Amino acid sequence: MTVDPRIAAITARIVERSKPSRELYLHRVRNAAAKGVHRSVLGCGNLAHGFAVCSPSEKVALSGDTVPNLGIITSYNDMLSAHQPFETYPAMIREAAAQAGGIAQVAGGVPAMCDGVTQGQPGMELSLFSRDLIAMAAGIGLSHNMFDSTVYLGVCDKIVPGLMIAAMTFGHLPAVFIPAGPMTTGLPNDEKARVRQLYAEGKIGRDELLDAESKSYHGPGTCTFYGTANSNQMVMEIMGFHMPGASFINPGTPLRDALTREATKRALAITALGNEFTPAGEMIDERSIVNGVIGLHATGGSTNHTMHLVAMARAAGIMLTWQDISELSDIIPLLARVYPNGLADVNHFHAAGGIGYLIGQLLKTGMIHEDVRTVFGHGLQAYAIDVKLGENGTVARERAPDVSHDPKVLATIDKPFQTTGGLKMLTGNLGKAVIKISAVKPERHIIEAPAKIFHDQASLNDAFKEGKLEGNFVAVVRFQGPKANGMPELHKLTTVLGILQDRGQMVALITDGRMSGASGKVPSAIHMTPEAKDGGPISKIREGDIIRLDATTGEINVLVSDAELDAREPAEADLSGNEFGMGRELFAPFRAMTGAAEHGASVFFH
Ligand SMILES: O=C(O)[C@H](O)[C@@H](O)[C@H](O)[C@H](O)COP(=O)(O)O
Ligand code: SF4
Repeated sequence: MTVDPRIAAITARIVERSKPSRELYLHRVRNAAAKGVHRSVLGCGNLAHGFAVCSPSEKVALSGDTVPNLGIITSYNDMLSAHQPFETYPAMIREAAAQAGGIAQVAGGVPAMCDGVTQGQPGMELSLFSRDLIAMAAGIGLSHNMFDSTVYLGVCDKIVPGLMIAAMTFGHLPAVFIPAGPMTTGLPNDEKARVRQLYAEGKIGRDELLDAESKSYHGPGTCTFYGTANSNQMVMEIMGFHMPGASFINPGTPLRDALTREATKRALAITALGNEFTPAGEMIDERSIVNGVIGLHATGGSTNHTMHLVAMARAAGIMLTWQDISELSDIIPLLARVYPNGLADVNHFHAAGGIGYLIGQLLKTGMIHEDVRTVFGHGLQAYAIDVKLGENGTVARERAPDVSHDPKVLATIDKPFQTTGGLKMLTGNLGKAVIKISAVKPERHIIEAPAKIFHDQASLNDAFKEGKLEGNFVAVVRFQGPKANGMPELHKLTTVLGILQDRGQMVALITDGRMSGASGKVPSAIHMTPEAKDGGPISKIREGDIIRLDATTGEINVLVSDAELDAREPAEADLSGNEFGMGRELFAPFRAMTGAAEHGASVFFH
């Protein structure tokens, strides 16, 4: 089935726009790849340092140019439940590499922040910038130039995007991403949210809240809501960087380990030393990136990917815009209902057929590019599968079912949950923003109400406690952009705004900050660009101005005349409190150098 002509047209537009940067990028990648086995350019001293701790046989192998060496970039730490399982992966990978006649070395580690631990805390102001720092840290590991291929161990929010930027920067090497899988299902996410609202209303105490939270987040693996971390897994699989079916297999299971071993062997099979050389920077192209966006819309994925995918694409010389993302949203149907866009979690999503079923449905009607390269070979059809444990600890795959095992979680392409995807761009006299409508009830897609201004999320929560948030209103939480304070997620607002919405108030949020991928039911125009710190129109909104947010037409406006708006002085905020404490002083260069949200809020791209 050829791809839908509307998708083909958007892809062609991206190809055209990217020509200069993509050609330059590919020239660099091909130049670097042409150098062959990279450690052969190292001097004896360099090499001796590089394999000092290896076994005698490994040293002999690495002294030559015929045995492939696999560089492991790991983001293991005990802070992220999703990354804790990686502690044991290097040993497993080394063993699998040896079985495949190769060698594996940990090239380096990268930092990983848990956005759940830092949510609502000062540390969250480092979170977005940690993505670019992760790319830099991975680059330090790979700059040893000892490697013929790479595997990346990462799952969560900023880690996979940062690792992907590194993989594209080292695009002359093959790159296989190895996930660790989701936590098993605990307290349902909607029950967790209900308990939070009871606590916020003073109806239960901290002990009961902590008990509920601990039953929700209870063990190793990724949190089970469909936030940025699980959106990352879907995006990397649909772009062909995972082994087919690898995303949502629970940690500590025989199948999980079989997939890790298989990924290791595959990474060693696609080096320049073999006959399936698959350098990452050439493996993906504009079709792969468009497929990542399509997956985001079809599943109601995280709003953070309106920045991460833009930055990831740029690292490969591909220029993706919010307009592209928004127009694809108008074409791609919503096929999944996973929290916050439904009650199911990713374990239920996987059990219903998962990514393999989703890809099969999209391929059936040309709603995704099939003709792409992946770490597994050519063509996305190979990913329309169901994965199981095979004989002797191998991986077995069979064609994905043509019917969902749970129609309440995964719909068919001809009867989707919504005919359009989850992420829209909003434009108007306030600038550009994005909104995720897949979790917002249709009767709340248009909100026109007076503005209530806040310069941080704590003051909104205080206003709630003081009973000042009555009636219909649009909360404007500004000075939360990348230059102001690192563009934190304002997910703590979800509980309070959710309570007011449940009481029947028409409420919405506008911010130059971010929301969590787990945020959802309150209409929120986020990533507003230009940000308040840059004097953007959001800084000119005054208390009581009428704001109109219309997600059906894609418009966001403050209802004052252009002359009035132009004449207004931008508000200012005291950001001195955001410059120190919890490491924020170390990120002043990032705040000074970052690009705008619509370009990925990155220090690398403007
Ligand atoms: O973008 C995301 O998906 C979030 O950053 C997510 O990774 C974060 O951990 C949530 O904030 C946790 O959800 P709670 O804060 O509701 O536990
Ligand atoms: S999904 Fe979020 S809260 Fe859960 S481990 Fe990852 S970063 Fe932490």
